[in-house]
Amino acid sequence: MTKIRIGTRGSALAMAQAHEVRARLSSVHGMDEEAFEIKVISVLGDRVQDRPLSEVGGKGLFSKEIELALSDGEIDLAVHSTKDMASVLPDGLEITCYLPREDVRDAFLSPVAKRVQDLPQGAVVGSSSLRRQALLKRMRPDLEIVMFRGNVQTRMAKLEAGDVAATLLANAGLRRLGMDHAITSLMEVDKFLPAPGQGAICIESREDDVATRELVAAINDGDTELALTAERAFLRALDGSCRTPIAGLAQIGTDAISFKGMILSEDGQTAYDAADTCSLSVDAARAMGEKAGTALRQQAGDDFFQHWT
Ligand SMILES: NCc1[nH]cc(CCC(=O)O)c1CC(=O)O
Repeated sequence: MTKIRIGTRGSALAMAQAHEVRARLSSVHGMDEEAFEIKVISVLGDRVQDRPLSEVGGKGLFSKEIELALSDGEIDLAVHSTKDMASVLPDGLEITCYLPREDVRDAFLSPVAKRVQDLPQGAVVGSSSLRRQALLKRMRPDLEIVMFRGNVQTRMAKLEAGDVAATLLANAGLRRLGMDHAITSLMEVDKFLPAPGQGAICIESREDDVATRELVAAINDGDTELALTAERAFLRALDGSCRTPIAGLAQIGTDAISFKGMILSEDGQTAYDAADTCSLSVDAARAMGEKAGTALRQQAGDDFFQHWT
């Protein structure tokens, strides 16, 4: 029997995510895990370690090579952190499944302070995320932010060596790696809005591959799909500005989706935000996200975006 080929990056987090997808698929369909083959694909975002990704530029630094393999039929499905995906997918590919979302919050890790507020004046914080950098500066303009890349293990070693006083990482990734014991505290979303897509694993497949679409639809989580539809529509409406810090989160209630989106200047001193609610439908979620993104684009004006490119 030919195996179903799952494409993924080779990082520890990506591998954990691919294994989770395989476990869920084999369990829901009563298939042997042997029916799936996990293929590791090298991506540019993993090869470049010495620069912030916003400087490497381009879209899909963590997904391009995987998407090429998918389009070429070398793999049948791709597993991604939705946060790392471009807002517009290559022709012929689509997100066909979202796994139930993990916790969306950012985690604060520091050997010297319990929370961001408790860091000493002028403390050095490591982060290469424009969003985290801007939100930190907004809370604490005195902090010095330095570039901080590499896998979670490398970052923890730098933290222990005292290179920086603190760093921030997605709680979801740390939990998936079984490293949440290293977390000092969690950043509440009202003060520190997560990145669109944070905490959600998705599966991408070919539009015309009906068999794979049906296979993965069985493990789709409807609430995560609603939230991510809103967040990705928001991102798409703001597109063309990968050097603008963007945050956005949709939350599913009993009879409505609530959304909050934000764009910031790199120093965090200027920010525009939008909030809205809509009914529990994919179309309403998409329309709401798009409207919020367009509104922020108008509020901020073109100069705000051009300034950073
Ligand atoms: N850009 C790296 C990346 N992409 C997804 C996650 C975490 C897992 C997730 O959000 O699903 C991370 C690491 C981090 O931000 O700490």
